[in-house]
Amino acid sequence: MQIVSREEMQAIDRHAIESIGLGGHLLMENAGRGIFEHLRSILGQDERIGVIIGKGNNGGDGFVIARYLRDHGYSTDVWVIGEAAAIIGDSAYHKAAFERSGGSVSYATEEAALNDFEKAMRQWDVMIDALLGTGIKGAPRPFYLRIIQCMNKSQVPVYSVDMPSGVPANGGSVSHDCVKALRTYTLQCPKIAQFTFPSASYYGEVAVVDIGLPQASLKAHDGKRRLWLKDDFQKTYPRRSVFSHKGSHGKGLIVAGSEDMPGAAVLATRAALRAGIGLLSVSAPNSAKSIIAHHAVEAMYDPFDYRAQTADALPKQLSTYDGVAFGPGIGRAERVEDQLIKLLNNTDGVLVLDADGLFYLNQHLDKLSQRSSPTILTPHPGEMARLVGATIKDVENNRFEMARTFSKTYGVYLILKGPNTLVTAPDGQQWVNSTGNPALANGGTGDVLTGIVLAFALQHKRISAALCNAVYLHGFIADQLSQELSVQSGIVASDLTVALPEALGKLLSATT
Ligand SMILES: NC(=O)C1=CN([C@@H]2O[C@H](COP(=O)(O)OP(=O)(O)OC[C@H]3O[C@@H](n4cnc5c(N)ncnc54)[C@H](O)[C@@H]3O)[C@@H](O)[C@H]2O)[C@@H](O)CC1
Ligand SMILES: Nc1ncnc2c1ncn2[C@@H]1O[C@H](COP(=O)(O)OP(=O)(O)O)[C@@H](O)[C@H]1O
Ligand SMILES: [K+]
Repeated sequence: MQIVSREEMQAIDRHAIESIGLGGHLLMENAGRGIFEHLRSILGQDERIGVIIGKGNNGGDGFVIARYLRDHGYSTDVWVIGEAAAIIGDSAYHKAAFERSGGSVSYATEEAALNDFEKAMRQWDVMIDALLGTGIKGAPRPFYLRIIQCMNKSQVPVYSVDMPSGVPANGGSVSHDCVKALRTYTLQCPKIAQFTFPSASYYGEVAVVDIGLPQASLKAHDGKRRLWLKDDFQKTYPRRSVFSHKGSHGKGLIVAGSEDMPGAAVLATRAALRAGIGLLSVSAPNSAKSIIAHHAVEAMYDPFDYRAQTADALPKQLSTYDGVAFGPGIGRAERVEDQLIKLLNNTDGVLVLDADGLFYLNQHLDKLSQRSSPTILTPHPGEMARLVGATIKDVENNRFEMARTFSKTYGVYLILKGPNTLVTAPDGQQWVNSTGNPALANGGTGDVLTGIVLAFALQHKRISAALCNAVYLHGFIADQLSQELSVQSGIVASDLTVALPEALGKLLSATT
């Protein structure tokens, strides 16, 4: 499913209208009708519904919804925020249809009308927010802002049309009030704002409503961002041949753990094994080795002298591995920088850099572009901020652009973690993950992801599919566990490794 910017959405609409020849009012009818079909399955017949309409096309969708609600016997109270004369074009077409069907409209044009508006609001059980959609420019104007504040204060559940009003479609920083929706009905394509912070926090639950925009229009303005879904996982997850052997599923090395953090190595190791890697070796200091060996008896050990202060502190035969993951729990001793340089210069296979393995990377970014085999970075927003010399807030506000620029500049695969983890390929193509929940917000879950990433990268045909599937499965395990246990806390990273095979089985057998 395509994720769009404001400009792309507008261009897609224009293409459908001008190049394909679909009327704008037809698309508006589809939008309103589609949202009504969702609403009728959740609204009680005795509920009083307020429909708040702005002067653009988002408001036009509101008129269509109001017409269907009235026709189906719902008590509906329609308020336009602005003058009647401001309703033009397709919206005026549907306003007329609503009125000719027997509906009536109230107008709130200025501060003086606020009292009447608020009085009306007190009668409502539910609100439909059709005030502003993708067309918003800057912060809502003062009177719209007052309306938004009234809506939020009222505590009445709000269902937003396309976007919670006030939220800019491209996300970014939001310093004004926006409608806090209980649910948002996104029209056809999710907008970037649904996946950046703080804009995402206004959406509530999200349902996507198909309004019949043609594939040709969507393709003509493809920003190369997609939501990765269960169906994508099922289509791309590699099935094993009956003739396969351990050598067919990748030979990997995990360089992880330290005296103080042996657990990180255990988690990454167990995750890689559970994620199906064919052969796995671990390099860790002797002090951590016995702990790792105790928890992951299947792994082998590739020893090296961890006390060495130079790049020699790595196994000699790096080229014998198809892939190396470097970083979980290794600490930040000077030696780690030497190891990083050696890995960047000398590994021929896949290289996964995570956690402390990313710490010195901002000094060696030039070496990334020189690598001929895939490099995969898995930063959380704090690590990303360090890599690009920005603040965490900048990263949160601008995830898509920042990740794309970085991946293209340095030729790397980037997994920018967090809710809705974002995977970016070196050509700039992006995928947003659709699984996971705050049960993952504990130390160690990132180490598990690193293990899965390494294992999947060595087993999938395409690296991008491997990474999307790794983050999808990682989030899916957490979703399964929190559903089974009805909690989002107390699930720890090692639980994920135990639950991995069952979750994978469910994922592959479930119909989409
Ligand atoms: N053909 C189309 O373009 C379709 C558009 N649709 C709907 O139309 C929406 C986009 O419509 P529009 O482009 O008309 O935009 P909106 O309806 O989102 O808002 C634009 C209107 O709000 C005003 N406005 C802009 N910034 C403002 C601000 N900061 N404060 C107060 N008012 C402001 C503008 O003057 C304009 O009148 C979508 O979100 C979707 O709901 C759907 O009906 C499907 C078809
Ligand atoms: N609120 C959340 N919702 C969904 N996933 C989350 C959330 N918080 C964290 N995660 C996921 O949990 C993992 C945490 O990784 P990381 O921050 O590297 O932790 P650690 O280094 O302690 O293992 C990432 O995969 C991230 O996407
Ligand atoms: K809206």
